[in-house]
Amino acid sequence: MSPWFPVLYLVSELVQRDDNAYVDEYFEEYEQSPQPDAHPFILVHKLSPYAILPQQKSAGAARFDLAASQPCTIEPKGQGKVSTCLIMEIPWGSYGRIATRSRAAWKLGIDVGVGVIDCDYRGEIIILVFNHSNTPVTIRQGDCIAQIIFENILMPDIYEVPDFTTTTRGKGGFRSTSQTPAIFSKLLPKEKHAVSVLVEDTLPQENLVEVHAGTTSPGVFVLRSMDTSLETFEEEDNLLDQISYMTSITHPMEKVDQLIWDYSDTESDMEADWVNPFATEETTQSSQLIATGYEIEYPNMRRLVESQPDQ
Ligand SMILES: O=c1ccn([C@H]2C[C@H](O)[C@@H](COP(=O)(O)OP(=O)(O)OP(=O)(O)O)O2)c(=O)[nH]1
Repeated sequence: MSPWFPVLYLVSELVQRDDNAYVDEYFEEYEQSPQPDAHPFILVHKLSPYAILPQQKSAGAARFDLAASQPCTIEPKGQGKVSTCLIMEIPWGSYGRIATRSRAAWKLGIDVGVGVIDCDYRGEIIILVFNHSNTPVTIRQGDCIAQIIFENILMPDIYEVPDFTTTTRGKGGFRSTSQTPAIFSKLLPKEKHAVSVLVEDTLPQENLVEVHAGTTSPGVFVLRSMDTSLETFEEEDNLLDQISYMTSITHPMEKVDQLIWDYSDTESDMEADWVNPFATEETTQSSQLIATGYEIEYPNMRRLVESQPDQ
């Protein structure tokens, strides 16, 4: 046997134990339940013996019938909440949509409203019923007055964008040419951008920023200075801290000898918090562009850039 065998075995054990440490309660429960990859399932809990499990009346039916667990009457042109006494645990990434049954709509003149059952909802499922007829509608216990359809959904990240990609169908009627920098119209929502920070002790010359931007790789933004954004991004403090940190590790202090961050004439505590790791009091250089090695997703980048004056 190889003399390394016991060592390898030990490492393997440690990794395994480490993995287990990260399994939280939810996943333990999840793994104990029926196979997640197998046929989908809905866990249903009855709050009353009068509750009736959702029933699929034929193998190909999209719907499962939902029954009232208690009798009730809906007044003409009125609305009512019909109790099902059911709680459902719907799989993550899907939801239940309660819909009207055509028979109930046609025969009784009732309609079901709202009907979105979230997968994280653990309350009783209620059927909101509207009576469009001119006579009272009596619902008996056990009447299947609605249906529920389980549907997969997207759970996307939402990004606000100033413009969209063009399509053959679209007419471009929603394009905005407001003060938005032209670069934004070319960005994809998830695109990330390298950040360069222009550190300076005075306001830059108008063309200085453009010159610097032009010499950096495409997509690199130049923040005119960090101090202006600090005022408007209170909630983004940690983002700016991260940029500051990334700047410090991208450019160790000894390699940069001519740089100033002069916040001596400002009153803001927040600005004073931002410590430029390269500042030297002896130097007379007024500004320097630093590639931070930090990437920002489009929405944050947009907000940061738009917070700069004279963009
Ligand atoms: O016809 C319905 C509609 C909703 N619900 C339950 C399930 C759903 O997950 C929850 C919340 O519904 P919704 O999001 O439509 O209500 P809301 O008024 O937006 O309240 P909330 O802020 O709690 O989401 O209420 C029903 O039982 N029946």
